Amino acid sequence: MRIRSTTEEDLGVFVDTVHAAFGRHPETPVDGGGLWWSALEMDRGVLALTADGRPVGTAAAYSFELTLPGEILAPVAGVSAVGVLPSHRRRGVLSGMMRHQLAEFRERGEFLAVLLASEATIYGRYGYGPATSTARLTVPRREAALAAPRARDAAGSPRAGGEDGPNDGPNHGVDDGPVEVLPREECGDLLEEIYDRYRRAQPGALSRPHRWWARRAGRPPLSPAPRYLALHRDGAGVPDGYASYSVGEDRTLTVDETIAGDDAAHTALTRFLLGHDLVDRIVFKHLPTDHPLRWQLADFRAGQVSEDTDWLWVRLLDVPRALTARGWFTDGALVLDVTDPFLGERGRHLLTVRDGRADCVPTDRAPDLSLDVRDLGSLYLGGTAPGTLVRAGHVRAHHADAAALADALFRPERRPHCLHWF
Ligand SMILES: CC(=O)SCCNC(=O)CCNC(=O)[C@H](O)C(C)(C)COP(=O)(O)OP(=O)(O)OC[C@H]1O[C@@H](n2cnc3c(N)ncnc32)[C@H](O)[C@@H]1OP(=O)(O)O
Repeated sequence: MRIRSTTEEDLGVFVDTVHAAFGRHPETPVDGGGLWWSALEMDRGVLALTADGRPVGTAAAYSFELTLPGEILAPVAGVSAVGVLPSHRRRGVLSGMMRHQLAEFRERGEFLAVLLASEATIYGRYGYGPATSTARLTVPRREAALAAPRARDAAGSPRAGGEDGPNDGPNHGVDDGPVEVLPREECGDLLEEIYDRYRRAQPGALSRPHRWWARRAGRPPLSPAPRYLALHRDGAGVPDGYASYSVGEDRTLTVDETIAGDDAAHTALTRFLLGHDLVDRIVFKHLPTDHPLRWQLADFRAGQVSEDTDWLWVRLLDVPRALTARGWFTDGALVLDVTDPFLGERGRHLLTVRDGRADCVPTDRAPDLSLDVRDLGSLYLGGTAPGTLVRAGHVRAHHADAAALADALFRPERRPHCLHWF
């Protein structure tokens, strides 16, 4: 078995091989729009070949930016299109490609890799841990009323549209700013601009490089699949949020994603979607599990959460660099003993946080926590508390206060969330 990096000339072979590994025939190209593979960066791919040169395995990587806690942007390798032909499985082809890829990421100076896993049992052994989660919320149209906001202004009066205001359904008199409906084709660069502003402020979000938008690669609203866009404007008329949606034959309105600069724009778009006529239910894909929408519904039980699942998996390639790159919100110090079984590495690090930034140096002090690099990947963005993995038996706490100390230190200002598909 030979594993090598790819070039532009390998595009056809790469795409054919990954389709065969997934058992899917390639889709028909769409006029005026690309397919997922049109965003591939062929100087970052990997091919596994048999001794006689037949391709049997693929792995791709995209160059993204990941927003870390503290709104810090870090370059990351986004691993995708991983596949091994059904005829060549369980012979170590994937392990060989993963080793090749991780070495190449380090050569490029990358200290983080991320992926979306087709199965949750594959990537832990390579040092990746589930770091963000996402869920689907279904709201029956007839139970879609939003509660009047209960927050009061400084004088103690209900805010505009508040509890003394009318509450006669989803549009209970609140002026949230105008929402306009546009076919996807008429949105120009607006979606790209709105998404880019949003992802810079959202921990766990990934950049969508311009080539994805230009080639219409990925899933809606990037792909050429027919969609309507609800576009929200702020008080000055500047577009500050969108929702991409479609209505199916079964009278289900499915929202691919709602992207908004602030909660007011998000609420206005939600109100618009919940008020759509001639639908029986509204399905929000990709909501963060702690999203306020359930609290906004007049009937708390009207929103049914399903498909609550892992989304972004994170792999640290340089522990001190990764820990010093993110922002921190509580001062403190912690000694972490980190093992990386796949790469055969181990390091003991003294992490010291002062005024939002961390210092991370080698130490021989007694550890507070001992953990596998995959578990550090799960903690890194703040989506999982260290104490949870201590209780699960995966992270070892060396003294009674260690878990609480680590929970306080790793606690994020805002929970991470990612909805980019790649
Ligand atoms: C980021 C993405 O692209 S996700 C998409 C992943 N691809 C797919 O799901 C497509 C269909 N599946 C495949 O192509 C292959 O089965 C792959 C890529 C998942 C695995 O490739 P293989 O070459 O068979 O893996 P390899 O032989 O290197 O396995 C290494 C280890 O992982 C285990 N493993 C591999 N796949 C799986 C799996 N799906 N579930 C559980 N364990 C697995 C093997 O048993 C082996 O364990 P061991 O070291 O204890 O013996």
